[in-house]
Amino acid sequence: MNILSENTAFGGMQGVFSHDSEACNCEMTFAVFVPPQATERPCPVLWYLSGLTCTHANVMEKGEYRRMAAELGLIIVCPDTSPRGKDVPDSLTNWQLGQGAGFYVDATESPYALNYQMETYITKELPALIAGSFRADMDRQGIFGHSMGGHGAMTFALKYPGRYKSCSAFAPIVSPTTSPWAQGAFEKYLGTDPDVWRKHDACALVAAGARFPEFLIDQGTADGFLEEGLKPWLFEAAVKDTDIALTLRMHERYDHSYYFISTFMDDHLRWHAERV
Ligand SMILES: N[C@@H](CCC(=O)N[C@@H](CSC=O)C(=O)NCC(=O)O)C(=O)O
Repeated sequence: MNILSENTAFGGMQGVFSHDSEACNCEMTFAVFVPPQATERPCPVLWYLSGLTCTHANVMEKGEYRRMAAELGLIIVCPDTSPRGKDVPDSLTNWQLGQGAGFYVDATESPYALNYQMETYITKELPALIAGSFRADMDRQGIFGHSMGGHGAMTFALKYPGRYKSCSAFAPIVSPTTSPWAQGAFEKYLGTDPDVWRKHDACALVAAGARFPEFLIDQGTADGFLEEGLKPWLFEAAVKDTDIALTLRMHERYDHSYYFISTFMDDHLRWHAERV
């Protein structure tokens, strides 16, 4: 693991690191905030999965999580959203496919399968690296994310029972199989079998019996992507009549940006701290 930067913040450390990823067959970059409590004891780990077009840096620079994470003693891990590099397949015309748009799935289709193994990367390879490199309590993990990253967080919570103790999302893509935002990438990464797609769709996973105790979702009503790509009411319908608890908060005037995310970041960190 290479240290790209380390800066003291709120008594802890905000770092950016890179490593050769076996899963993604390329060098991957990620950010980690380590709170001051880690000098005394292992700390819970909160995974933040970013949205389309993001790297590790968007939330690190605009998410405003450090003050509260330091207060609550949370390690915050912010991975990249896809494999990167000149040899990694990309799309020059579609921002919802290729680099910056990994959708947190393991691609099976050529030419993407060689590098686009984001599910394995986030759920296996990177946790092992974090466990070995930081004072992390891996028995106390939570996961959250934004938009495409909200989809990643919710599907991982549902697919890996017992792994995460808490899950929340900002403006998540709750039904990628029916969202024009995700369909193009799903076809390129996963092929055309709808049964395969449904394994990466929070609504479809719940319909198939997957369970997670409770979700927090924040959504802005002025989000330009609300009707087209997000539709949180589909998840509300999916969990109705199940034992899954959903707190869905609609916020007047908020859009899809990091101004929205940073406004509610403290709430999400407290939500996780109470559950991990
Ligand atoms: N390029 C797009 C807008 C892309 C965008 O809004 N990306 C969001 C995530 S969208 C869902 O996954 C984001 O987080 N952007 C980074 C940021 O720092 O705001 C367009 O032109 O419409």
